[in-house]
Amino acid sequence: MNLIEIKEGKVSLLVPNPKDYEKNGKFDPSWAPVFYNPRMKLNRDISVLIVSVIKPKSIIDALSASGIRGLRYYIEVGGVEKLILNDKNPLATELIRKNIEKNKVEAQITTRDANSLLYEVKAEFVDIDPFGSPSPFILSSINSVINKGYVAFTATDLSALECSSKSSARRKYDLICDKLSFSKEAGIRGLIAKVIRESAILEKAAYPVFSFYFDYYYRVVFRVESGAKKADNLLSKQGYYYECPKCGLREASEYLEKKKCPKCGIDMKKYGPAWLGTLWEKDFVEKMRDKLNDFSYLDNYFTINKLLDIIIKESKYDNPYYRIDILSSYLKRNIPKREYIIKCLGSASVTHFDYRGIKSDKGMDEVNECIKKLTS
Ligand SMILES: C[S@@+](CC[C@H](N)C(=O)[O-])C[C@H]1O[C@@H](n2cnc3c(N)ncnc32)[C@H](O)[C@@H]1O
Ligand SMILES: [Zn+2]
Repeated sequence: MNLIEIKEGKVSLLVPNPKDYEKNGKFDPSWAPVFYNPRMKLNRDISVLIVSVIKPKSIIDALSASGIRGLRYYIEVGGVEKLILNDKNPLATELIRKNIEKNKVEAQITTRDANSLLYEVKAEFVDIDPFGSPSPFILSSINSVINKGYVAFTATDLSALECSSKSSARRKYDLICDKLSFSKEAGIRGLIAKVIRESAILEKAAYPVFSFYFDYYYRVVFRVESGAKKADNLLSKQGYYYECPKCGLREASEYLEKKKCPKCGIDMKKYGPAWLGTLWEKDFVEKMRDKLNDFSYLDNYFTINKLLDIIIKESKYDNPYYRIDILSSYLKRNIPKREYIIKCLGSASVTHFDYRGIKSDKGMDEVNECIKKLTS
């Protein structure tokens, strides 16, 4: 394997030379013998920030590939006493060995199936960054995290989570669903609900502390606490969203029902089981905000700053976002600017999920009134 050296954050990393694996001038990171995707840099940058808030003494990077995540946590956050970098691909662990030597990092390297490893070792922070769905690794990672420790999942299978593919939504996440106008937020809530149910099996409660959508993936971080009662409490905050495909009216309910729109009388679309609670723990996000100053060297510093700004604003609202363009089209009106709608509603904000959306604690009728007022 021909290697090239790249720099990410404060780590110098050897990765396979993309030139060697190009097909017709194109390159996909999955074509190389060891995976490294520069498009995931923002995911890793934010994860470094998150780990700096958690300050874990032990970390398992269970699907490590080049070792980049674990290396960055060790070097850029510090205070890590036990670092396990694992990948079932022996070419990956051979490369990880080179990369830890290069960066003078002390780590245990294992070439194991992540699931069997995670039933044998424990850590304060467990990172699951798979190809596609994290579902096959949820139970084992929750098992592996110590009480009050944290686990983070990446999911790139948005077609399942957003319910573009109903059958994979059902298979991977137990979802009975249709694609809703706020599918980007529904998807992350479907993933969170799945993690909460899997944790409940182990009598653990997985509290979502930070979630975001970017580019083509979700990243969700949970604090995991032991206790059957706590797990029951979280389970009771799952439910189903309903949305009318004609007027946009939405409802949420604990149960799966065949609902008709009270205005139009037609079948409503549905999505669930989904987490209906908050996506962000206020305290956690504020700590991220404070810590960000330590990471002004990151290429994505300004993007993260902006993302956190928006998330702090939208975290006041648990209701899924409204698509202003879609509601305007139902009303046969022009699309008013988001800022004007937000001002008109009084309590509302932009959302990072969709530049066409707004979040608010107001009902659809009030949003519609504002659209009408602004386009009359
Ligand atoms: C998306 S890549 C990880 C990327 C890496 N975390 C990063 O940020 O660059 C997923 C990795 O998981 C490994 N993998 C897939 N299934 C696995 C399993 N069951 N046990 C251990 N490793 C596995 C693959 O070999 C691959 O290297
Ligand atoms: Zn309707």
